[in-house]
Amino acid sequence: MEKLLAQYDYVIIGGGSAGAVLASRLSEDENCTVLLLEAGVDEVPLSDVPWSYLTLQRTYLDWDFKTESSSNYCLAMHNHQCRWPRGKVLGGSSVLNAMLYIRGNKRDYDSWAALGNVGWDYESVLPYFKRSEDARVKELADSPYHKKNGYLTVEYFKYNPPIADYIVHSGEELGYKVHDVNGANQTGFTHSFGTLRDGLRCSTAKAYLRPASKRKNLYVSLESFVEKILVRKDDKSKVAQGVLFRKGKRRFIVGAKREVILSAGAIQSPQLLMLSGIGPRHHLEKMNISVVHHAPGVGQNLQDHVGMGGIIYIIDPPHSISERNKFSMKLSEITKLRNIREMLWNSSGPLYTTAYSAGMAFLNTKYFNILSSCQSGFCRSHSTMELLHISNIVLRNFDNSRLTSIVALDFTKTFDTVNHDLLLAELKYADGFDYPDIQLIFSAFSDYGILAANLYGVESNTATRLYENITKDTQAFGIFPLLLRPRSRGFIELKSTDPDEAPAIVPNYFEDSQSVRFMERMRRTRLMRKLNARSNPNPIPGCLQFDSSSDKYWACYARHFTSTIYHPVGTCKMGLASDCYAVVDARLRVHGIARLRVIDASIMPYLVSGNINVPTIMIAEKGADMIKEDWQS
Ligand SMILES: Cc1cc2nc3c(=O)[nH]c(=O)nc-3n(C[C@H](O)[C@H](O)[C@H](O)COP(=O)(O)OP(=O)(O)OC[C@H]3O[C@@H](n4cnc5c(N)ncnc54)[C@H](O)[C@@H]3O)c2cc1C
Repeated sequence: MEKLLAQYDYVIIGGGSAGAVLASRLSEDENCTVLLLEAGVDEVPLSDVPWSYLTLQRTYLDWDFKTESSSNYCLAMHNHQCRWPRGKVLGGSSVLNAMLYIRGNKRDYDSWAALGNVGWDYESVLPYFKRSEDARVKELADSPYHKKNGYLTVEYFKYNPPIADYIVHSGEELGYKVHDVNGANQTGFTHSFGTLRDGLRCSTAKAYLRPASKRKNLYVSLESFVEKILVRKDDKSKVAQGVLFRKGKRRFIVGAKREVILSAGAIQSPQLLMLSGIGPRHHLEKMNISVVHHAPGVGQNLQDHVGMGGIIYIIDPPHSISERNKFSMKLSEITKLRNIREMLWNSSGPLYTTAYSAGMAFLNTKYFNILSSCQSGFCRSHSTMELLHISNIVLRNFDNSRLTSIVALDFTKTFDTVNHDLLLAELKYADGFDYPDIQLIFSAFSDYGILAANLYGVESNTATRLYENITKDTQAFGIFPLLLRPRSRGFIELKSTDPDEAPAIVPNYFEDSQSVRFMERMRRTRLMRKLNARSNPNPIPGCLQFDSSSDKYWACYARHFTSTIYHPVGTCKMGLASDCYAVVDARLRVHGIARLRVIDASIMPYLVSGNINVPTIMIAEKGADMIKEDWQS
């Protein structure tokens, strides 16, 4: 951007997954001006390469946040803190992410609507998923759930070693469908597809901003860090006027004729609101920030997909495979010169894959026991109240037997408080089995301790002992189980009034062992037996007192090697004004402040059952439409 104007129609804060979509869609109207302020720099060519996923974190493209130290989770990590990377770059976290294309479950959106958020049920949001998409996967060509010619290209990962097929087909052997998990039903296995174009990353900067870059009414200012949203307050109203931002060593004020749109993500959107005096009164007063607007929900309701990291299964590749050393990948081999040449000369090879693209599964474990004991049709005839009663039985069982399980903790924590609607929605659909509670993400290589230490921040002693005798030549695959709808709630709070200082991130994680037991079932399939799949024999230090096949061991493991694929949401929750924790209304306008919207992952009232980049893009597509409608009328 060459010259800064005094004001623009729209000022968008943050050019990430949501902000890039908004800037592109709003500037389609050439009669209005749009300023996009992004704290980071432009994308770099390396971030296009899928395998670079493992190298982008902890660079200048990453905000590199950490959770607050805890005595309940992240216990194997340095200082008991888990790392939370976030993109500090045009395209935001869509430049750092693992590119997996998942929309979540239909019921997720229906449960948003059930809170009073008109227009957010599945039928209403599906057109926005489709609008964004350019599906280049052959099997999706005739699907009513997909579309071609949108901005965001969707493809299979161009490279996957043979183990990926074994993983997906062993799921089939267990009776699961291998199908489009973004289509009619979610439960089942799938080969992974991603936000990819010609095999390379398709971030929202690439998808939405590059095609709009010639527009004269779109202004993008990089390395522009917003420090405050300016709100005019008098006896009658509070109206957002513009923002204060820093570029280099200079500070600028810029006005918004129509609206300020906050899209700084689930950590920094609430941080910036609080720095601007919009947040819980007691917290702002404690921080000596003058209260512009008391909004108790800002920073609250933090949810994330928590999981267990570092789980690997060692295998013996079949003798029939000619290139046995390529059956599953060896981490140390992937960046070898021959693979770089393969990419540059032939546009193929292992650099076209990521750590997490060897297949995926969505499974319902939570209701499995009660429902599998139901005789045919019996459960289906239950009324909602009866199902609620069943859930109480589940609750009591979990309470008594496995208090360390996240399912139990989650249920007990919120059952009596806020989450009845979601629970009812879940129970209503539980007997259909298509409301999975666990996602398994598979990787086609062995971590022999390198990733644990370097990526997740596991203490090097622990990493060494956990992967003892597992070398870079060990053939293995990894499984990453995630809890899809955790009921634990955390929060974001300011630690300082200095905008450069990261806020406190307290996710309140717990964990579940169901999915690991599922993995044991999978290990016994014919296909996996062929590979002699066996779990890592080394127990994790810190849990040696437990038998490594017991629930107690896995609960302990989860508290130690707590892991996430970085899906924080909910910190500027969407809801009715009567819900004092709702920050924005169903048109994403901040309650109590005119001309200010929040549009990013933070508005999700409940976490969706799957990866959240594409749901965030959907939110921005819908948000852009609502803004256009509101200013037309
Ligand atoms: C490592 C990683 C892997 C992931 N893998 C997947 C995956 O495979 N599939 C999937 O669906 N999801 C994945 N996700 C999640 C998904 O990418 C994010 O949830 C999504 O990108 C969030 O979008 P957002 O617009 O809310 O925030 P972001 O995309 O993070 O955008 C926020 C933007 O605001 C900017 N910003 C922040 N503060 C300011 C300020 N004060 N002034 C100016 N600019 C500011 C930031 O620099 C950033 O560009 C992953 C996330 C990470 C971090």
